[in-house]
Amino acid sequence: MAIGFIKKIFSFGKDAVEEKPVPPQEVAPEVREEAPIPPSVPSGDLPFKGGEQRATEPAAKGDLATSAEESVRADDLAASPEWAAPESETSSEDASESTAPAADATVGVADESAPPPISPPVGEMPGRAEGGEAASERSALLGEAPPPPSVPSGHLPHKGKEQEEAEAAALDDGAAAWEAEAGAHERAASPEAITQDAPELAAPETEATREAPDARADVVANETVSANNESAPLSVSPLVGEMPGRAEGAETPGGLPAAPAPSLPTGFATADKRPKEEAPAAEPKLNWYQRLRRGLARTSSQLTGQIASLFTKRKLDEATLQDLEDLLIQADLGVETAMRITDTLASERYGKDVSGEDVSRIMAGEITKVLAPVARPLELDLSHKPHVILVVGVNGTGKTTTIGKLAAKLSGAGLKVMLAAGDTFRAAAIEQLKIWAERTKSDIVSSKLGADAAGLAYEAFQLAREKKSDVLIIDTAGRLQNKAELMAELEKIVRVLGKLDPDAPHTVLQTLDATTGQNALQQVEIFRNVAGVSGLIMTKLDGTARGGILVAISAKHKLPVYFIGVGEGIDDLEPFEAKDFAEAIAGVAAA
Ligand SMILES: Nc1nc2c(ncn2[C@@H]2O[C@H](COP(=O)(O)OP(=O)(O)OP(=O)(O)O)[C@@H](O)[C@H]2O)c(=O)[nH]1
Repeated sequence: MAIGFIKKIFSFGKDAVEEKPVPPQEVAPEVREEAPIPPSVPSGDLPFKGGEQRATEPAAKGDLATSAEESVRADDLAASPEWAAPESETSSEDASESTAPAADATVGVADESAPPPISPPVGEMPGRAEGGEAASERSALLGEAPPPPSVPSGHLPHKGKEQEEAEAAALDDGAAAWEAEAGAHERAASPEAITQDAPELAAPETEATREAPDARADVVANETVSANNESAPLSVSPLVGEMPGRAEGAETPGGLPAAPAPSLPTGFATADKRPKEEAPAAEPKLNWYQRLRRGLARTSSQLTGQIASLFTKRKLDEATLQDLEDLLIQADLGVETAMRITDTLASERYGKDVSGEDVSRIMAGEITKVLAPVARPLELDLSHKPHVILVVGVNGTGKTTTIGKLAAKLSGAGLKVMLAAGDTFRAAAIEQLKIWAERTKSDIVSSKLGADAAGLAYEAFQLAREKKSDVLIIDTAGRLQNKAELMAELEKIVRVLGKLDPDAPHTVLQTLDATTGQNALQQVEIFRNVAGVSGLIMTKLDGTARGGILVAISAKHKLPVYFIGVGEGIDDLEPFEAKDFAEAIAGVAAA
């Protein structure tokens, strides 16, 4: 039997060589196409997984997208304005007259309605030539290279023994290729990757599109915004056991029959001494306060460490007070607060022994005094229908994410919320806001990339009135590096809103990234002058935050600080509490 089996192996290999002139590396892609694909990408809290990301997914997946469904999806994407070539002046004008429901929403709608593509079992694939056409059509649309001509179409339906042999041999290659794909897929999850991987998808801004006068906004009711983008599986491959000629466990990855496990005689026992890989323990989810403390730990541990070494066996004198003041200024707390702390310390302990804990306690107290007056709730005047909130800030400081979190709180409390995608510079920002609108059951007003943001804000205000929304939150683009343009745009937005209601916008919120330090002080100066900022939200306090700057900003500008961002999730926005924040910075244990 053993000889017969060896013969069989030899003759298999021989047949394969004789009957199959295609070299193994040309067969490998076929196997990769059939390799199991995970049913969905973990969504986590990643806010963007819009149509554009999925436009890059097929590109990253390369030859995986051969089914008719994917071809349809490619058509849909190509038809969507975000993916279209930059607008010409004429097309921009046409768009400005359009009052039809948002054309850009078709991305989501098409995605939503498309049934999850299911790959037919291998061997039943109807005419791979069709799939090949679909793939090449899609390739043409997305500018991809066509599949290598060496992969014969129609090869799969007649899957003979030699192909199974080749598949088995290429299984390892397939697995490696899958890992590479998974990497590409992960990269495609970030909007940055979208533009890096497929720059043609990020329609560049043109003069014509920027200047589009009074671009008519498209209202998209929340139910039409792309849904379930994250959950739609890309395709489902048949289970191993269902693959023709592939009984589970029948073969080793090398293509040889699996050897039966030997049974040991009595008196023996099997011992596997190989180290077992232990799954890493899942990190426990911290609550917001723990995340705040962890975020501020760098500031506080650095500060408390330096203070402790400053006050070792030293009576409080002028020189020590000066050194302490320098340390506090270096921690971004600002000259004013640093002096408050040193003055209080001097009045309590001058000429006496001072411990690091004494200093931390006094520091926490003085910081609380600075922050308490600015820790205020965001007041909504609901006699305005809607109360208009304009959100401003440098790009990347968390405007869009914060809008989503605010919308979640408000709509969760039963208020009717409308969002306006006024960051018309970035396709990803529009998509991101649409997803937040869907998640928070808010209405959304969006326009095309490059449309006039002030026109959109005006339009949104009118529509929010018509729809009797309680709150309208308007997102804006932030570009500090281009101040003149930024000022002009923000001023124009404020001006046009004022035409509909002299008190509007009723709140101008600025987001500040807690990891930026001193630069945030400057940002408040600029946006306050340009847009009349009336309150602040500090984001990313769960990161390696430099929270001291909020103390300096509060001391200088005395603007209300409504909330703090402590994560990327929908619930990671907390009302600002002066004492919590002060104790976290000073490294004082919570009472
Ligand atoms: N860790 C953490 N990340 C946050 C927080 N708020 C926002 N982010 C992340 O910061 C990044 C930028 O946030 P966005 O909301 O896109 O910022 P933006 O100001 O709208 O950016 P532009 O649209 O470029 O102007 C995203 O990856 C967010 O998930 C926060 O409180 N904590």
